Amino acid sequence: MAKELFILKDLCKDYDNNTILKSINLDIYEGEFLTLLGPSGCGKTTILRLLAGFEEPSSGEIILNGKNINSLPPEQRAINTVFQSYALFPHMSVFDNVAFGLKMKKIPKEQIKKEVETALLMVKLSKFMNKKPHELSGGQQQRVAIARAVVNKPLILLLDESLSALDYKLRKAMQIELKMLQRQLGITFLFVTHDQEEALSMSDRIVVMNKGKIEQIGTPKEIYEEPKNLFVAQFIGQANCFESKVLQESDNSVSLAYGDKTFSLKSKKSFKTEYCTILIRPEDFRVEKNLEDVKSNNFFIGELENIIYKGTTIDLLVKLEDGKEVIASEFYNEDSDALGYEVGIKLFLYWVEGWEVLLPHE
Ligand SMILES: Nc1ncnc2c1ncn2[C@@H]1O[C@H](COP(=O)(O)OP(=O)(O)OP(=O)(O)O)[C@@H](O)[C@H]1O
Repeated sequence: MAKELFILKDLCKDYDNNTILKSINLDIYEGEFLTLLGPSGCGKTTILRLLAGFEEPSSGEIILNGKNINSLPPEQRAINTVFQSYALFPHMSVFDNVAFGLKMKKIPKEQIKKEVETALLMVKLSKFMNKKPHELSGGQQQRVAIARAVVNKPLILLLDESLSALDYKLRKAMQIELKMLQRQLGITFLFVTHDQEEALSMSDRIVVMNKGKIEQIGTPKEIYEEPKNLFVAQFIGQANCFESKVLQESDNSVSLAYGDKTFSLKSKKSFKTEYCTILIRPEDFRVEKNLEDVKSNNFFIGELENIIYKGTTIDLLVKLEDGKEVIASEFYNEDSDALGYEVGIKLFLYWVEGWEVLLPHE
């Protein structure tokens, strides 16, 4: 069982009467890659600043290894931050950038040399130790920033949008590298991003935030496959949403009306509400041209409006009989080519029962 390193308890932060964080409750485990994900302005950076000690909470507690550290100064927290701009010293070599913190601590020269060399070896930059930051690529500069942080042996590394300045290809490569580095170092990483794909591919757990509150905490799979509410469902990936009326429910099934259609679905949720959203991811729709090929009673009929080619997949934009537009996504291969999708044709969309997510309205 993972041990908590930090516990954030009812953490609140106000700036000039504006509530920025509302009662944040979050455990951060030792050695995990945890990501704060949410739209711009939802309070992600504020959480990092509180953890690092640059700000004090308005109320609530930050507990580190069992002790309240609300007022502990930043330099006593064993927390390091890697900022988006990396904040490297431009006039110093890679070696001196990494050595800086250790020199400030007056550690003996020989030990500094050993530790910096180990850190640079880890981030595969040994060959570059005498270069200046401007002679390095964005990805290499990021690795210097990480080496500079890990050489201090922090309990946690805070990474604020640290990949967003890189181009797409380098960002993808750095995502894998950063994740591998985290595994190898065994240090807890708290990563901030508003890029859902980045969060899904890198994290052990994701904290989805909105307007200063936590909407859901879970593994990438849980967040994607079992979103707790519409905000999470729509923020992470695409989602087709059908507002339905709850007709009847029993212990393990529910019958829902969407327009003139009635869907009977298995569900262990208890519906105390009148309405419920049926959520179907684009890739969970099966698309057929003929009714006899539809393998479920739960289906929609629509007209193909647009085909968007995406390389490995194609998105089919379908207008349903009631005018609602939905997206079904299919792998692009010779078979789908052979199906001969053409704008204007009639399509049947069904889904495998159980793949839908039911979100009762609160
Ligand atoms: N020092 C401050 N004084 C007043 N308001 C602030 C201060 N710092 C942040 N805020 C406000 O707090 C809110 C949350 O900011 P924060 O930087 O934590 O968001 P974020 O989720 O990290 O956003 P982004 O993804 O854009 O960086 C914003 O509305 C911001 O304007």
